[in-house]
Amino acid sequence: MSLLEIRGLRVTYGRGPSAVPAVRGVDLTLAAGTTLGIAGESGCGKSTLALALLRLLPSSARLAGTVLLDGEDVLGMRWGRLRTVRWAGASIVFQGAMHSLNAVHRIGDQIAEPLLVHRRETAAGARRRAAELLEQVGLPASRAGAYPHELSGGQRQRVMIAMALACAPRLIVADEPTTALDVMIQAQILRLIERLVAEQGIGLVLISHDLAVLADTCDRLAVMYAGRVVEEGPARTVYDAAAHPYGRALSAAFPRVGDPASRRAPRGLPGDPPDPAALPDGCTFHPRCPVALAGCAEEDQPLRAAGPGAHLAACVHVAGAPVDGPAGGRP
Ligand SMILES: Nc1ncnc2c1ncn2[C@@H]1O[C@H](COP(=O)(O)OP(=O)(O)OP(=O)(O)O)[C@@H](O)[C@H]1O
Repeated sequence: MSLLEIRGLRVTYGRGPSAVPAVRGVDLTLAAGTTLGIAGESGCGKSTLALALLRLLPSSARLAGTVLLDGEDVLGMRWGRLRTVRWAGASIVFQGAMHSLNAVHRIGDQIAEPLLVHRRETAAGARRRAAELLEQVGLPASRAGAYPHELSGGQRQRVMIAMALACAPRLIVADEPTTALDVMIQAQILRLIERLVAEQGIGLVLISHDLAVLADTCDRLAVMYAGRVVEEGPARTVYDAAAHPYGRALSAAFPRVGDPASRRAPRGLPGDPPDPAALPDGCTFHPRCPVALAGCAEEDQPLRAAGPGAHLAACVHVAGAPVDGPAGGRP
């Protein structure tokens, strides 16, 4: 059984003609101890997908489909169970830790709190565990007495990771966890997340607009466009040899290590992603697609087999057989 199975997930904000279909039928699978990256331009639905996994969306959002965490349906779960699952089963790390941490509480107390509430640890036990967690994320235990404003951005993001780890979750969802940080600290935090995932067998869903970061960090990579996954496969394959024209354009937009030409001229993608409230007919990428055919304006494509390692892409130029359901279940 997979750690996480997302099937036919749809999220729509609002109702009526102005409804925004932010996620439009996403199927993804994640095995324990592996990492899945989710990439795509701003507004393609990455954060909505992340929040939907733990049912953290605002009340204007309507959800359909299935999210199974260790076989348990998160979308149908009762509130009491959901509260426990949010800490002990899965936890989320957002960008901008300053906004997520409570400014008036010491960080040691903030890390200890879920242990008191969800694990019913004693005060002394929770303090001890908070100190251990700080050391695991590379901060001295003596920093437990500090307030968030006394830490740097990178240190605060480490505290967020310590909090996410506190109840030993099986899954961590990290939404742009390093975006607000400088490049050196970004690399340190990503290596820290990678190490913890490997050591503790945690499943990681890592969301970023930066395909290069995801290709470096993740086992598999899904590329979203206008609320759908248009390409999915082994991370390096999707980055180096994307099969979908949008995947190729996204990948070309990032400079490559060891390729000075790409550093000088990373290519942008002309045009903007479509307004989700007024999506074009057919393939939603066709108005920007350099290889669109006449039929692309009429017919959308399912994900098709694009290569080994369950590499899939939803494009008319991909000759493989259409697949339904998540790629992870396939040989
Ligand atoms: N609370 C909301 N109410 C209405 N529409 C929303 C809401 N939150 C997001 N949206 C819309 O849903 C779509 C997907 O947004 P989402 O934030 O999931 O994209 P994203 O890929 O994470 O973007 P970014 O990289 O900028 O964070 C966008 O069109 C956005 O405007």
